[in-house]
Amino acid sequence: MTLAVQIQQKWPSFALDVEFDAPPGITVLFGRSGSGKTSAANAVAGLMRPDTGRLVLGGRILFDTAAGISLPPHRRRIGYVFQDARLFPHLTVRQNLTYGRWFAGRDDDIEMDRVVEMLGLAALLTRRPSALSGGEKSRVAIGRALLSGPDLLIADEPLAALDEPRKAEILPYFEWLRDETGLPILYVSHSVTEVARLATTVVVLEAGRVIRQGDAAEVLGDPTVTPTGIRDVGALITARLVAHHSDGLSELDAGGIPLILPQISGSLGREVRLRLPAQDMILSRARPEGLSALNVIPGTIISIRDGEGPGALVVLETAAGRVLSRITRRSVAAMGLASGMTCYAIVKTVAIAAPDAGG
Ligand SMILES: Nc1ncnc2c1ncn2[C@@H]1O[C@H](COP(=O)(O)OP(=O)(O)OP(=O)(O)O)[C@@H](O)[C@H]1O
Repeated sequence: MTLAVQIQQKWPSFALDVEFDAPPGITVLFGRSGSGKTSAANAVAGLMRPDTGRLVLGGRILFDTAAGISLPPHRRRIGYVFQDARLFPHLTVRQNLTYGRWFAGRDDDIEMDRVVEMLGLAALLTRRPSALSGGEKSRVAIGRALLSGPDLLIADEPLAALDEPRKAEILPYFEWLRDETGLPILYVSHSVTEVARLATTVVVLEAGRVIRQGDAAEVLGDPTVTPTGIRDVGALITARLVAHHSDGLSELDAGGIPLILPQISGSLGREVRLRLPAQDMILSRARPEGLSALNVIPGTIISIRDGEGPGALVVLETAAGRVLSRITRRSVAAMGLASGMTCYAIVKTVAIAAPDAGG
């Protein structure tokens, strides 16, 4: 099932004009605050009615101004997970969960037991929302949305109200939704960590327009796309977990290149997505020796892009995938870097933070 979106909306101070597809998996609407992400998500959900446009979900027309069609929100079969969970305070967790099912008038697609088990809600069913942590509320909100038997899930900054440990607790549930449910999920975020962990597809919004859309690794590896600023630039690579070492480190294989990380969970053989922040990648023209950093990735320079300030972004093609390094223009000149040159990208083990390593 795929969602096809085409929306135009003009307000006095802002115009939204977007066109994108959200296939199964997580499509992250990514952009800085005020770029139009929530407006686009609300238009899909039917919470905002755009001036013109067309929304088609798996062949079903939800909205089409030319044809005069606009389904009300409850007939669109969309589950919505809000930033602040929005559970009913007077209902127990079980009642909150079954409400989603009851409201949609269906109890077939995904059974209660499976959702309760996958989201770890069994011990919480009799509690009211006031007795839940932020992370637990989020899990209930995800469960309620799922149990409405939706054809699409929308999650609008679902982690924004949570602290870092709670975010880390919820991220794997979205990975599960992405990998196991087959639903298209429209996920609004301005966090590059969430994009790297979760996105199958990224739709980058800037000032109400889509400036880039595509596969997550492709978009994050494009040095011309920096919607949330240069500090967030970093490539996304995929590696396989090959060993857990006794000194607290894990070893991965990225296209034949060994990478050492602080211990990550999971069984050997599993695939791990890694974000390599450009600002943490050091470059060397010769293979370094006698260095404390454990990860050395050989590659070929394919482009060097000068920034507005003193920095430059160097893009390397490597066996592990595309890698970006942000260094000074002074270093580019001093090292005589140029396209086509062989180079070694070096990253400290501890620079790859746990939230950046996902399954
Ligand atoms: N009903 C409305 N009337 C007028 N302007 C609106 C309306 N709704 C949204 N806007 C404007 O549209 C722009 C985009 O807002 P939107 O909330 O979609 O952005 P966003 O990318 O989701 O931002 P954030 O991450 O801060 O939520 C903003 O400038 C906002 O003021």
